[in-house]
Amino acid sequence: MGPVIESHGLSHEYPDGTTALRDVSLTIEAGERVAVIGANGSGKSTLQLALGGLVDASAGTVEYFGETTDAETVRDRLGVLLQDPDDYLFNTTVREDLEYGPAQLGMSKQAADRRIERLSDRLGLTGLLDQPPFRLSGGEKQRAAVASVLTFAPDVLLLDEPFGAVDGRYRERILELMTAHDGAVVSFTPSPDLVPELADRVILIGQDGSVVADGPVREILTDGPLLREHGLRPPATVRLFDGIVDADAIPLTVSEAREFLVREIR
Ligand SMILES: Nc1ncnc2c1ncn2[C@@H]1O[C@H](COP(=O)(O)OP(=O)(O)OP(=O)(O)O)[C@@H](O)[C@H]1O
Repeated sequence: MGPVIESHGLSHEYPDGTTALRDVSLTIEAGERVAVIGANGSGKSTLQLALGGLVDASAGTVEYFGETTDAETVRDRLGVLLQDPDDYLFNTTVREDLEYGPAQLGMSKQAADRRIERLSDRLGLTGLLDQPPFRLSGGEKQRAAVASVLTFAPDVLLLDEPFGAVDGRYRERILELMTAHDGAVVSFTPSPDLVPELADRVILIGQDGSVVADGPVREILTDGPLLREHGLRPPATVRLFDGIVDADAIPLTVSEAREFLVREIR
């Protein structure tokens, strides 16, 4: 299938002189699940915008599907969820916001309605579809924004902090939707705790905006000194088991930790 996104030497400086990205070269393969982690201000959102073709990086290139460097020509294949859900929700009702993507793609009304109904059901939006988006709570807005990027089944999802304001039940629903998604899923987050559930590979961005590590989830998330050096805290289970069991046996999720304890105690 080949890469869906490939960046070469991506650097970005904002007009006020702030350097947000430094020489970022990375490849995202079709269907891959990747988490981009880094401290506040490390450049994750800037990288997301540059990969999504919404910011023109000062230097470097981004190639899509091995075909083009023009994001606009593949816009219907990229699902870009920005950090602020208000950026999506601009129509009179939530339903109209969810209809927008499929309509842009020329999807039939019937197919769009089916997708919207299913996503609304999963994300608890059914009773909110006729509400004006500005009336929704923070978590409801975020769930509506997640639904809006999933309505058109993009080949690549670029999700900036998709869980921020969302409660536990809907975090699980969003994780399920992301797991079931056929295309590549790239999540950008400053908190490693959910990463083992949403990715197989981690790209760590340092505070200077460069890639400092790129590898399997276990290798990077069990490296406490590396994470701390770059302003992050290891996941709770890693903090709990670190130094007690070998690095390659440390549970990365609560369910893995539970299985481990049940095994050891019985
Ligand atoms: N429009 C802008 N103009 C100037 N500097 C900016 C702008 N947007 C972001 N920055 C700066 O660029 C750097 C990277 O910001 P960015 O938002 O990409 O970081 P981030 O890793 O997403 O942070 P967070 O985890 O807090 O969301 C920061 O130093 C930030 O202050």
